[in-house]
Amino acid sequence: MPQVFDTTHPLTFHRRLYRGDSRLRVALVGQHNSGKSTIFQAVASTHYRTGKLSGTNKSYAECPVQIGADEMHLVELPALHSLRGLTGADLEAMKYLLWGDERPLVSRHEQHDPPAPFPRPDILIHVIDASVLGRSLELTLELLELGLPVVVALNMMDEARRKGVVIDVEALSARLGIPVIPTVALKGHGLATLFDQVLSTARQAICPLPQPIGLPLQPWLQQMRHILYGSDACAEHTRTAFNLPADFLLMQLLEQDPYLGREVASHCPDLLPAIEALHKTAASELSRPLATEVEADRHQRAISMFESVATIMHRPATTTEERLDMFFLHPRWGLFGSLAVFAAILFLVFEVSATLDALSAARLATWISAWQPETATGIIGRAVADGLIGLIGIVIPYMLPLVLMLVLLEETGIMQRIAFVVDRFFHAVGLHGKVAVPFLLGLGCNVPAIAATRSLCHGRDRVIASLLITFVPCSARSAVVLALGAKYLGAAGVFALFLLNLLIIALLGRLLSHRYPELSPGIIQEIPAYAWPRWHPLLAGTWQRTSDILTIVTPLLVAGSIILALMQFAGMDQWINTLLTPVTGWMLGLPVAMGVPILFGVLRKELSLAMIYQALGTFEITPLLDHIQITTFLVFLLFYIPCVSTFAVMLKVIGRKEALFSIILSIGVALIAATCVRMLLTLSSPLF
Ligand SMILES: Nc1nc2c(ncn2[C@@H]2O[C@H](COP(=O)(O)OP(=O)(O)OP(=O)(O)O)[C@@H](O)[C@H]2O)c(=O)[nH]1
Ligand SMILES: [Mg+2]
Repeated sequence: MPQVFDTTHPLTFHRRLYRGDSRLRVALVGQHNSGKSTIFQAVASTHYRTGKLSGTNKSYAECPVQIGADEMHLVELPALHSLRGLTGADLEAMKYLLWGDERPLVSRHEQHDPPAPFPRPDILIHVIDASVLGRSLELTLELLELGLPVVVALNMMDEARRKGVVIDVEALSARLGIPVIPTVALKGHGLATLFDQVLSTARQAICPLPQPIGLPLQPWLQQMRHILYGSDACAEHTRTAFNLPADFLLMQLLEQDPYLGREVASHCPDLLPAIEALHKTAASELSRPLATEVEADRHQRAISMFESVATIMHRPATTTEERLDMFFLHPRWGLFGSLAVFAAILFLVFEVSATLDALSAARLATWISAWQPETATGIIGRAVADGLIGLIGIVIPYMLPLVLMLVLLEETGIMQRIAFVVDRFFHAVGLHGKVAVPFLLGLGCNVPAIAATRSLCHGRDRVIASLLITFVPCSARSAVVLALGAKYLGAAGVFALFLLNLLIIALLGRLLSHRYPELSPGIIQEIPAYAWPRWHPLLAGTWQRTSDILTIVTPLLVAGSIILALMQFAGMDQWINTLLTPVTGWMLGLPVAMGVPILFGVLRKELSLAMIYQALGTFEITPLLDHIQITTFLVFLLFYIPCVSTFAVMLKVIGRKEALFSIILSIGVALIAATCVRMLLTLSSPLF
């Protein structure tokens, strides 16, 4: 019996979702060189916005970030060392933390706009350099006065470990009364946990209490509280004028913060004499001015907290994980790890896949070539067989080994590390580092490469990645370029063709970023621990992804094969060639007979080569085509329409509209590139 859903009751989520206008606003704060930018860059999208804090030359960066079903608006503020005695840009950063884009009464007289054009954060991430923890905790104590939830990112744990500083993270969290998450931002460690913690802290809506000031100073704090909030009228006025958490304002006035002191003088002049009298009495009773005493007290509290949670030990032995990370995640040497994996993929594509192809699809193709049917049924049978052999040619040599490689890299945790390391380079072409490995897989076959983007990114990023992957020369295209290019154009010619391909991909990346200008949310890249691959998940993952794609590719490949065979059977070659003359003859300057091979390339690009020989009736094409024509043809072949199988997988991964756009884009790029190359070569040929 079919299941009946009750549509009268909407589904309810048991937890609050942060999305759209109610996305969580998070600010990264911390001292200079603590790792704020590294964390921001690691989770930011390919395009993030920057701006200057109003009236200053210090920049902030902002970006939406996607975390599962939730979204956050992440802001990275310029470095802040303390919240006391600030001026200029530092003061503006503090005003943003206090009021966001609003102006309380005391700040309305200011000339320029509010510091940043978006509201106050809902929660703060205090980024701390764990290797100098004692120094950083003072700022944490100040941030706790802001009346906002705070999560500490205890960053640079690797540095701390290197220096032999061992931190009891749980004890620190208990002492501060807020969550503390250890991270190594440079390697992406702990970032996923950090942002999960930010979400759950925000959901719990628990704001930490400020840590109590030292006992000897408490009477002075009480007196200041009495002055500002002693009577109801006075308290109301202070609250509306300053719109600040009481503890923050009291501590600022105890430390004689010049900005808030000035505002008190102009907005609450009647309070001024009492405040000044308090400082005068304190100065006579304490050994140092009250402001100095309060500052020393905070310093003392931070140091004693540090001493209670940290111990200095001898540097522990390097673990295997650390050694591997030196290879895969080191800021400088990490690239070698990625390059080694890229080399392994190239080997797989050009050695293993080529051998498997020769043993499977190529043998079947030779075997079936003896079958030359004359009847329509026979032709259809042969076309179905051709389509299926084409399918075997994709699955056995390319899909299975490449997808297996991809799943293997994911299972071992290497893929995530490569994505992290190459992320910045890929941002240059408007892509996430996550698609680096699929891009390389594209050298084998575009089908598994595009399919792989499905699990790695979504929305705009997936569309751009898929569109660009169709321009990565798959092994079928490379085979034609290598066969014809190497024979007639030489190594330099082949190299130039591949270089042109690379340039066009980079250029298209930039152009496509403009076509999809929406700010895609950043993604938090989880860096899992290294793991040995296990057979069952490895094989099951490979099969699941391969079979999933086969269901879409098979019908299109077979149908395409039948249609093209019937067209040939009906003697439409002549028509097709005539129809394509504007492209083949006029634009590309090729013999009209090449129309059919070009069209058949849609099925499988490597078929083009055999068909050219067939169409021109010779294996020696130089008498019929000159070097300019060969180059023009190869450029066109490199870029024009992705094959039917690629189109099929695009339909599934990015939808009909974008898949059709991909066809228009590739034909456009192929025509423009081939025509330009032809014109350039024709113009320069008299020079040679
Ligand atoms: N060893 C190590 N280095 C890190 C880590 N995180 C960041 N770094 C490095 O520390 C340096 C400073 O990092 P940034 O992210 O620029 O620090 P910041 O807080 O943005 O600094 P300012 O912009 O000056 O405030 C950079 O060289 C980073 O590569 C980490 O977890 N471990
Ligand atoms: Mg920075």
